Amino acid sequence: MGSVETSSLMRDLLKQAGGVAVVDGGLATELERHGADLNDPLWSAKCILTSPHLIRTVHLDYLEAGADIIITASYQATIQGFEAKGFSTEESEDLLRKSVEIAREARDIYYDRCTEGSSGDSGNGRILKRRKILVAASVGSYGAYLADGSEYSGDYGEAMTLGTLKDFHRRRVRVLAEAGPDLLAFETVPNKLEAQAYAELLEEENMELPAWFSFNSKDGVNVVSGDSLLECAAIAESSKNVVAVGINCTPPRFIHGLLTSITKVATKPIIVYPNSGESYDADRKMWVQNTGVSDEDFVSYVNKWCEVGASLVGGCCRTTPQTIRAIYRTLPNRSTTPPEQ
Ligand code: MET
Ligand SMILES: [Zn+2]
Repeated sequence: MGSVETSSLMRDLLKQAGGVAVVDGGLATELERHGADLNDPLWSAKCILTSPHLIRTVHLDYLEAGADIIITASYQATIQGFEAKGFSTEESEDLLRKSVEIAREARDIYYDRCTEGSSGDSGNGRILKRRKILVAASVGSYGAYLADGSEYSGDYGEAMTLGTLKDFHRRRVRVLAEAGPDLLAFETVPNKLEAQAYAELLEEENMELPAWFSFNSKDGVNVVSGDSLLECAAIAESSKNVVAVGINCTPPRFIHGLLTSITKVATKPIIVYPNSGESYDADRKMWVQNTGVSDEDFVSYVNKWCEVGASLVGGCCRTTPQTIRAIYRTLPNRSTTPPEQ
């Protein structure tokens, strides 16, 4: 697949969606809402071991809420993390692959439901509409693997190098890519060094799979480490694999400003999937309220974000299928489009 075909993946998706595609919502926090205990260094990836059926259910819930893209449970799944739990390298790689298989299975089941059930928006609010659905294999940062909240500080210490980050991610990215997702989702990227590592890795490995780079911010100006968002977005912009660049797991109140800033350097589609506006307290291992906005407030911003350039919109931590359904409904081209069968 060359770069031409790579970019057509996104172009076709956006065209089908009427200009704006819907990304799913929080996976980990939704698994917790269903009773999973994620207090573990593997976080949501623990469910790949303990409750794959639950991951599949959550993927299906998001598809039925209108998501065009589902993100796998591999955010905090790493070979190193599984090995630390006593798994062999081979078993660890199988677990990575499994995260992609679960999402692909969910998509197949969803398509079956579209065929069996009534089409379009069925009585109980489920959206059963056959459409192109993409499986994005999540790659969380090195900080996510550390499981100490450093994906929200972006501080890996002075000693961290580009080479170490590339080596950390190399095999993991390759295994995920070969498991058959439609694209790779480099999410919650906390600093410039890691963005650079991902870009070089994709290049060095001659990776043919498309990818998105999504950064997080806690001040509405820079990425969480304090590195320049413009410099980070420029790295994404110049990588030939990258088909979308944007922001995730960031409070909704910062999104408008951040998007405006990204449009200065990005010509590629812009993706945004904020969290609910609460913030994560790494010491207490819990989400705490600050100026959280309700689902309703969050969704009322969506069309404004699209006006300033977002073309893929969803939710991150603490958002639910309800949030995603509301996003789908608020997009003018979605709620009114007759079901395609
Ligand atoms: N895709 C991941 C999830 O929803 C992103 C987490 S951001 C800390 O679980
Ligand atoms: Zn998040």
